[in-house]
Amino acid sequence: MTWSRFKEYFYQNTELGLALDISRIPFPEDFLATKEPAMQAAFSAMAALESGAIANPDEQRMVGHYWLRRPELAPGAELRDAISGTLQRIRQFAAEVHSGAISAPDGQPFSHLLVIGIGGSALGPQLVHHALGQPGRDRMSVSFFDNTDPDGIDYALDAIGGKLAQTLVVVISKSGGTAETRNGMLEAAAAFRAAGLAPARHFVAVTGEGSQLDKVAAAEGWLARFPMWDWVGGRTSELCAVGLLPAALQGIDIDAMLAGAAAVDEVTRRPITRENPAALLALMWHFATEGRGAKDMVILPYKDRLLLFSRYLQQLVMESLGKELDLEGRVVNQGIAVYGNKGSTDQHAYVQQLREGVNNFFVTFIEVLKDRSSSGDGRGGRARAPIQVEPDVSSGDYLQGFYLGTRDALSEKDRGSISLTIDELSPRSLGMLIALYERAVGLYASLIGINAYHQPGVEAGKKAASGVIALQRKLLAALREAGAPAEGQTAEALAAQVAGSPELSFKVLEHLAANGVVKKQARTPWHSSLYRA
Ligand SMILES: O=P(O)(O)OC[C@H]1O[C@H](O)[C@H](O)[C@@H](O)[C@@H]1O
Repeated sequence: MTWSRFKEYFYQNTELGLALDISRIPFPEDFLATKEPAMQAAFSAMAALESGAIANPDEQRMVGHYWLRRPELAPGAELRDAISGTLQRIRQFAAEVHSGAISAPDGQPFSHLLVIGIGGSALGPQLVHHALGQPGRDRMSVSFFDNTDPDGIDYALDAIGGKLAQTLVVVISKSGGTAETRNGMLEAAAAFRAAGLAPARHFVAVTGEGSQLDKVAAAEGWLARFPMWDWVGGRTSELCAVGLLPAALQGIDIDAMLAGAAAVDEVTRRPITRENPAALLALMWHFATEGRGAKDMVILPYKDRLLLFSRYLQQLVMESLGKELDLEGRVVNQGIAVYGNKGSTDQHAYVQQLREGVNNFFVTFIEVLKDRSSSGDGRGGRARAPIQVEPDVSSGDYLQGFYLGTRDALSEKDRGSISLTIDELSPRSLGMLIALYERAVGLYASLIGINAYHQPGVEAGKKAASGVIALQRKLLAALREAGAPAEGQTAEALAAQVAGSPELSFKVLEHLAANGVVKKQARTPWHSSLYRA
């Protein structure tokens, strides 16, 4: 890549502390001009969305995550008050927990936070916790249940150990009906009861008004309930109560996060493509993937604390863009696959394939200029003096060296990359990154003509799962029937009895047997094995 191309396409905004280099995506000189009409249409669609149009036509919903950081832009006083009022309640609640005004039933301050949620109700809080936390210095330590895996739940509970009595639990679910989160809540409540503690005096809900979770929380008299609005999608919910409440409790400066997002919104709202980093990102995705997901997006932050960013973006990008139909109802099977971890760690793992293997990706490097946190960055960190690992060279210099080296090594083999640079990792810059990608995804969705704000495909797996649970109940009933043969029955015979799928019945019975719920007499061949109650 040439210096002149770099100079032509490098975007730097010193006020924001953000830079974007698109020069290593090999688009032709006329690409931006060719795409300008489509980009202008995308800006208009985004402006309509921001002013309250029904931007999610399938669900007849407004899409309002941009209002969360500038409530005055929300359509109507009611929404504006709801946003500002909730933000105020979050600050107040966190302050009262920190001061001890809201305390554990034993009078001790709450010192630990357990967050229960999944998908958009967990990934943002997990990202922020890891990116901005200061172990040992945070106002509260934090752990998560983000699945219905009993072993995972036990792992987290064991880590909490004796701190359970001082643990505050935040249960997050927009719909309030997500099975994994409901199960996590029940498992946590059981653990509290087993320790002689009343769950309601530890639990807080973040959920849609009137949801199942909301009703439980109200009926049981939980400590507090915070709203999650239908115009905020799960994957864009980090900057409402979903993300802000856990962050504030942890002691993170949520106002700086909001200010960072608002600052990027302001810059990326402007319909001048060359000066708009979200538009440039969206256009690069379009070129690199031919507007149809032909290549994968590999996210490589050279910063340990941004490890979870690729997982966060995986949901944001793939759930938003992975769609069967376009806005006209044509089958398009759109999407961009996202994966990544962190550099330079990945150089010792899969970068081998990136340089020499199948060329089916483009990389986004994320560079953080400042090596170590310091007291001025809003994280309250303690800066350690850099040491020299070689004369005039620090560990951080090596980190940058590896980033620049890998980037060159990829360019030499015609593997394209984008570089995103932030000055430092702070609440403000993390808010900026979140806002930048939210808008890039929205603009890209317009370029390819899809609805980025629904997720119809997710329901299929949920429905099928409840079918499996129903089948399990029928199988157990059949096994427990008075006339059931004492020696047991094969999976196939049981399936026929309950009119279920033999394959699913076999899988369910194997799981029940492994957990001691049913007894299994193994036989050869495997499908003649017998199961009994
Ligand atoms: O917040 P919840 O309603 O519990 O939803 C949690 C997650 O599950 C769903 O399946 C959606 O696909 C996600 O977008 C959502 O973030």
